[in-house]
Amino acid sequence: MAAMVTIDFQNCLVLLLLCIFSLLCYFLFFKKPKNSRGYNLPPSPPSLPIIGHLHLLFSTLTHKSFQKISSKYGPLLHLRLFNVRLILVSSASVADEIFRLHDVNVSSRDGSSIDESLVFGSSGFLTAPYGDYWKFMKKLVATKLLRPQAIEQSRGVRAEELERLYANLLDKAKKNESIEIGKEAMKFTNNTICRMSIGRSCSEKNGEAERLRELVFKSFALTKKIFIANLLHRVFGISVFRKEIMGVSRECDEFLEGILVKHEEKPEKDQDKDMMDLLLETYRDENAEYNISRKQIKSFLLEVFLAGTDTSAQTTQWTMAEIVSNPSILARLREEIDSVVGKTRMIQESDIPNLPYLQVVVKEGLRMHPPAPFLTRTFRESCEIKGFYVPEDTVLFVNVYALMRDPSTWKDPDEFKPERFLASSRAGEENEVREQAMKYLPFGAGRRGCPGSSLAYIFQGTMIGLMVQCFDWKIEGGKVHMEEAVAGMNLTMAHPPKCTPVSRFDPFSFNLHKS
Ligand code: HEM
Repeated sequence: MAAMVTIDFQNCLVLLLLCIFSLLCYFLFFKKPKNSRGYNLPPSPPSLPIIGHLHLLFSTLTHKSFQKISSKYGPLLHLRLFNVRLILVSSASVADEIFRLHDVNVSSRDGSSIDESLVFGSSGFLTAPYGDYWKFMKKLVATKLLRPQAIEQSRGVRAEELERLYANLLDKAKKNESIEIGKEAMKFTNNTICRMSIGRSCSEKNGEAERLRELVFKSFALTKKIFIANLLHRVFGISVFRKEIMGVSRECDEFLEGILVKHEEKPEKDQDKDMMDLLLETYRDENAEYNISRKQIKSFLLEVFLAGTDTSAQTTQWTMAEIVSNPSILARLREEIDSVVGKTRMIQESDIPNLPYLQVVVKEGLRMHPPAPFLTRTFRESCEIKGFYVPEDTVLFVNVYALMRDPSTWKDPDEFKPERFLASSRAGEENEVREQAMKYLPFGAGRRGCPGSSLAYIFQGTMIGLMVQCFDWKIEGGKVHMEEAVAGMNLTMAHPPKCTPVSRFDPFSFNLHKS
């Protein structure tokens, strides 16, 4: 009898567990959200049971696997990751409709699974939903932090850092040593943004700048894990990688708090204010429209590094790889720089407006190799796109990589042809012009588009200009391999070329002779 009772109990337990598991599966994977029943969702390619299209997301080159399914099934697709809905967009025409008619609706990004983290947590600007905090900060960025006058004021800092980059390359040239262009470019962008944002409290001498670089790398390395953590949190309500994410968050917090305290102890006068000074002014201003917190200041500064350093460095590396692989482009670029800048001084940022070919080379580099291959947003409300129903809370992925290589809008999309941007745009209908703008989105689109694009163009124009003007480049193995890889969420080179600079012209020796 006792044995029978035990067996019954075991059976009941198994049955109960099976019921719970089935219910869980039903709610997670098969139950359709109420508001999408009977509506015409965009087409969906074949998917796997339970996980849906998750396997595509975790392929090594997600932008490529998404590009492939879009070219097969269409530029507006509906995918499923467990029970999370995702809309995948790969054409200018669909992007145009979204950003023209639904920009506010898609002006939020998905929240974080670990709110308290300084790295992509809820205190961030990048991760902030479209609401009071984001609007306040956007205004501050546009009117103070990255407005043209603020960028102009820090021109001296960038000129010094450009000279430092030149001196570094010259040193390598003299020693006949090879470098990775991306790494040298990263030193330049990191030092420059460091000086522009927290300059007077972050010194190279006591290792603070190096420590900051380290923290930025650690935060970068977390981006894919944070994405997975957010997805699992959304599907199962669980938090993964918490310990690791919070560890890096605490390190960043400690470091930036130290910088913040230094700024508070010695407030700067009107001259030489950096971003931290301006943010602290807002923090202390009792009449400010929004009371930002210390944590929001620290998150914002970290995000400026995350958004602005590696992106510019990666594109510089890709574009230089294209230039050295295309001798006719290199020759034309050099000819332009030599004739406009001359042979007595180094290129500077005020030259860029007079160097149209350099500008289009930079543009073409960004078209073919956008460091951020996806724009990721969330539809806050349900809406209709191209006649299809999109339920609220759907994730939006715009595959800008695919969009900027779409053969229906770009001629020879896989070829590096800067000249394509020199051809004067065909005069056409208003709609066509607007859609044309949507076919080039390396900096995103709409309200949430990148606020650092002008600075990014300056970084790339000056770095590439300098490397072409002052050096020839010897490539290890004689050939550049253009295979792609993804680091964090950024598109990088799988085999960054090792190249040795060979001094072509030394602007400073000329100045020395003159004086
Ligand atoms: C080649 C360089 C760069 C590229 C390709 C790039 C690209 C992007 C992209 C694609 C986005 C998302 C836009 C969207 O969702 O529509 C973005 C956002 C952002 N970028 Fe950049 N960026 C670059 C450089 C910079 C620089 C230099 C800074 C600042 C110093 C910066 C600051 C930001 C910020 C703060 C955001 C978040 C905007 C928001 O959420 O409202 N970026 N960037």
